[in-house]
Amino acid sequence: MWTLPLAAAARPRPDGRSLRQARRALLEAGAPPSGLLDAAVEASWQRSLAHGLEPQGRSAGVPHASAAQLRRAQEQRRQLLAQARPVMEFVHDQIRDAGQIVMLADAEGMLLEALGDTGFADKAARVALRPGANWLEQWRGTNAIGTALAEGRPLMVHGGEHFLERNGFLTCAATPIWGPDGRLLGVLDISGDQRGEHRHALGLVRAAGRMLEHQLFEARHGAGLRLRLHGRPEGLGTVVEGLLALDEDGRILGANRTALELLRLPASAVGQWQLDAVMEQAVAALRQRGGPQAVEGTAAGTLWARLDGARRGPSAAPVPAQVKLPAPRDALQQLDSGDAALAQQIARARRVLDKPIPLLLQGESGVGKELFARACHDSGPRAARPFVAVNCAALPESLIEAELFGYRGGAFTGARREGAPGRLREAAGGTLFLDEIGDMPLALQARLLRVLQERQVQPLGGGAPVDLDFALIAASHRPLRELVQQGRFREDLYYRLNGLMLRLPPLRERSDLAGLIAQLLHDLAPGRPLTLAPALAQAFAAHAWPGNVRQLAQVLRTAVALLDDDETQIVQAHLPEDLLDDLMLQAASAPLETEDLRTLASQRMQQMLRDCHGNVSEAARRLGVSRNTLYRRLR
Ligand SMILES: Nc1ncnc2c1ncn2[C@@H]1O[C@H](COP(=O)(O)OP(=O)(O)OP(=O)(O)O)[C@@H](O)[C@H]1O
Repeated sequence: MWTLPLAAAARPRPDGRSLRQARRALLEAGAPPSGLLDAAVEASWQRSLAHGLEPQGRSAGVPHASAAQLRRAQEQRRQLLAQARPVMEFVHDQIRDAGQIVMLADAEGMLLEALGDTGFADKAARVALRPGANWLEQWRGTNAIGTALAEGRPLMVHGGEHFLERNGFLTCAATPIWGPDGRLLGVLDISGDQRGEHRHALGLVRAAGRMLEHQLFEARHGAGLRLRLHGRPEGLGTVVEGLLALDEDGRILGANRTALELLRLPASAVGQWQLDAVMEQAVAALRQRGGPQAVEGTAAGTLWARLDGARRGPSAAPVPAQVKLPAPRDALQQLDSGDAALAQQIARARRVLDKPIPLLLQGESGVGKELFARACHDSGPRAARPFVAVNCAALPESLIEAELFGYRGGAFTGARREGAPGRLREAAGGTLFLDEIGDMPLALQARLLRVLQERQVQPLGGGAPVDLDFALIAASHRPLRELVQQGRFREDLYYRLNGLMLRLPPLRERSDLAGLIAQLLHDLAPGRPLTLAPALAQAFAAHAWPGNVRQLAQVLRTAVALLDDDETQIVQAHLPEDLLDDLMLQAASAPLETEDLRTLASQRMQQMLRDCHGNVSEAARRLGVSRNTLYRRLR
């Protein structure tokens, strides 16, 4: 029978002298004496060395997010942060007296949030243990956050086990956090002064990690069918249970880490496999028997299981226009809400994800090019490595070169003393996303082309060339071919970037508006069955959406924020004035075929007339329609 794997037994820690000896042996003979170090620490020391780090060196050129970049990263991971905060507060309560801090980093090693003892936090900040800093091993050597990411398991790094000596005052325990789709989302960490008493930090962080994974799973799949699994019936319903989200046909829509381990499932099984591939019982049989029951034939032998969640009736989850949400699969699949053109582009992208073929994304502003690029990364073989986005239009021309290619300390006035590695190197092993590539100055295009062809970069100010390894995705809302014809974009670079061109359709051409709205509302308020009033759904469908999905998402975000807790329908009062005016104009000029649109337009006109104290000319002017139209509609 399966039992919960226990935390690794506390191993005796090597004392300072043995660690110094081990370090010397590593530097001189290439390996520390065997058996002295924990295997994970030893492997990490080797990696740190391979990254070119020196134990006494400083962590030079480490990326540190600006306040704006940090805000953006936090915004992109707001679901994770929202679920993580209560868990971090809980952990903080346990460690409050021990002078430690609890932190959350993303899967790319960037610290997103920290809570804890201000005395220690100040000290930690001196080694950049604070939000915005990056703690991947390649920059900081062996450390709990970077090493837990590299090893994919919970671990502790104590004092002199840190590869960089300057971090030797720390003791840190960290655990990776896995999402409901089996994807690595980040790391939870407890750090403190190594002289303190932290015997339980590893156990605490592991338990907190499970709690967080459990909450993320419930937030994503709480409204659907869930199969709970454990080796003992009493384990069902606790944070240590395995969880599978299923559809009525038994397809596995989600799985927490415990379930993946228990059933020996690869993360790629999520969204693809059927339940009968991992156990003998089918959904119908589990439902029929109800309650906790023994299930046979799993990789862990006999397990206890309980099926929760009602069969979905037609009224269980009202979504606009009664659209059925697509079953969540991987990130690319989640972008498919039913439009045939978009689905085709997703299918084409998927074919080249594991090949060295650069993608070029074209499409109007706000259609979701960056989101698409990120989904390609998340659904591809480089998902666990960094996704580095560079907006070529947002960087001042004088800085793009340094930002992309990096520089040595003192390479130019205003350069950081320790230099910077450059965004291309930060993308090592992952994906480089060059947004608004059409706005890149011509001179720089030549340099970029050379770098892409040689797969090597030489930082500004000299230094040895560094090999590059990343998947490349570029995007622009400008038609690059036309720019080439106009001589504003290099033809050779165009062909270098254009391994496969994908055009993402503007919202007005998409046939899946209702599905997309359902998806957005679901993401904004998981588990809350929100709908659009029918008149609005119709007006939205007729609208041109100049700002594309960005505009639609923003409108819905504001509307959801304005809803009272007991409201589930978005109505006019939740929409911004300027959008209402646009919808009204469109309704006024369209042949009013339906009652709903007519009602919407007349309500808006009457409101404006009241705002203008009955002055028809003023109301017509502000609405942008003629007096005659206004009179006619009001009649
Ligand atoms: N399918 C989608 N589901 C949820 N949100 C989406 C979707 N597509 C786009 N968005 C949202 O719309 C906004 C714009 O997306 P994104 O930045 O990817 O567009 P873009 O085409 O790269 O825009 P630009 O050309 O201006 O850089 C983002 O806030 C994104 O989260």
